[in-house]
Amino acid sequence: MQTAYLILNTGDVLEGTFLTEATTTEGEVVFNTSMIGYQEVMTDPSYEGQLVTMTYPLIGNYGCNGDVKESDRFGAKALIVQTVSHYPDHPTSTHTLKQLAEKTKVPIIYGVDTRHLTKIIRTHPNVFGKISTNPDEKVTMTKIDPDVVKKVSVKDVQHNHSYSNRHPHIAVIDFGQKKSIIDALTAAGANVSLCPYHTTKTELDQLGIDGVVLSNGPGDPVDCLSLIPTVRKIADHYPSFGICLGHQLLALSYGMQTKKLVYGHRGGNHAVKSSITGKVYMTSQNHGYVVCEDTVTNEFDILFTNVNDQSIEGLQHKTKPVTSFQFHPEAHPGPTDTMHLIEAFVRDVAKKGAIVYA
Ligand SMILES: NC(=O)CC[C@H](N)C(=O)O
Repeated sequence: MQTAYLILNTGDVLEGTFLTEATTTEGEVVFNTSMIGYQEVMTDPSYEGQLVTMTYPLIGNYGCNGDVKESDRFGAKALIVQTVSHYPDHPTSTHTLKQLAEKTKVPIIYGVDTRHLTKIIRTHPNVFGKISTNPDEKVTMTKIDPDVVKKVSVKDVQHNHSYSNRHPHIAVIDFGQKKSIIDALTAAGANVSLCPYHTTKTELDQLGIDGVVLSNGPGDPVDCLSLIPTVRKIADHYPSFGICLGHQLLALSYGMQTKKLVYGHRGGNHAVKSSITGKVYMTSQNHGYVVCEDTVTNEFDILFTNVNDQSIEGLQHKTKPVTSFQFHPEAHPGPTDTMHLIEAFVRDVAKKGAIVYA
C-alpha cells in the first residue's frame, strides 16, 4: 500500500494511502456531506475536474452495483475518504469500492483526516489540490478547464423514446447530464432526446420537441457565455426546465449573474424553502456557484431559497413556462422529495402541446 499525499494550494499537506494504483491527479477539492452516494459521485459528470472528499467517515459499506451510475465515462477525478469498508453488505452489492474505482478509473485515497480537510475547504475559497506520492510537488491548477462542458456532452442526438408519439417529447440539452434526469423524465411519461450542448433552436424545431430540460454540468457557468444567446432563444420559445448548471445558464440568459460560493453545497441533506407554500424540502445538491440574488430581474419570481444561507434555489418566469432549480429534483444520490417538480413539468408540457396524455 503506497502513501498518498494530498497537497493543497493553501499550503497544507494531508497524508493517506492509495486504495487504487498510485497516480498523480489534480483538481478542485470539494466536500460532499451525503452519508451515501459514492457510486453516483464517482460517475456524476458535474464532478469533472474535482477531487471529492466524503465527510461521512465510512465509505463502501453497502458495496457497489453496476446499475447505480450517472454516466459511463465521467465523474469525480478522485475520491478522498476516511475509512474504506472492505466487507460490504447489501443484497444488491456485486463488487467492492476498490473494484468500482478500478472500473471507473477514479483513484481513491483513504485514511485521510477528512474532517480537517473539510474545515480547510470551509474557510478557503477555491481550494485546489494534487494527489501524489511526492509531498513536495506543487499544485499548478487554479481553475477547472473552461471547455469542460464540451468534453462531457454527447456528440450526437440520442433518442430515448419509451412511449408512443402521443406522449410529450422533451429534449435534454446535455451540459454533463446525469442519467437520473432521463430516468425521471421517462418515468413521468416523456419521450426524451438527449442533445449536444451546442444544439440550436432550429435543430430542436426539426426534432419536433414539446419542451426542454437544460441539464446539470461541471465548471463555471460563465465559461459557457457563448451558449447564452441560444439558451435564451430556446427558453423564449419552449417550456424550459433548468437543473443546476442549466438553471445558472437560464438565469445568465435572462440578464442575471452568478457567483462562486466560498464552499459549495454538495450532499443529500440540503433544506430548501418554497416561497409559495413555506414548505421545506430536503434536496440533493452539487454546486459551487449560485445566481446572485441582487441580479434577479423583475421578470422572475424566486421559487425556493436555501434554508442555511438563503441563496437562490429556484426561479420561475412570471409569464413564460420557464422554471429552474439549483438543487437536483431527480435526486440520486439523496432524497426524492422534489421529484414532483419533474412530474409537473412533464404534465405541463403535455397540456401545452395539446397532446392527449395517457
Ligand atoms: N451540478 C451542477 O450542475 C453544477 C453546476 C456548476 N458546475 C456549479 O458547480 O455550480
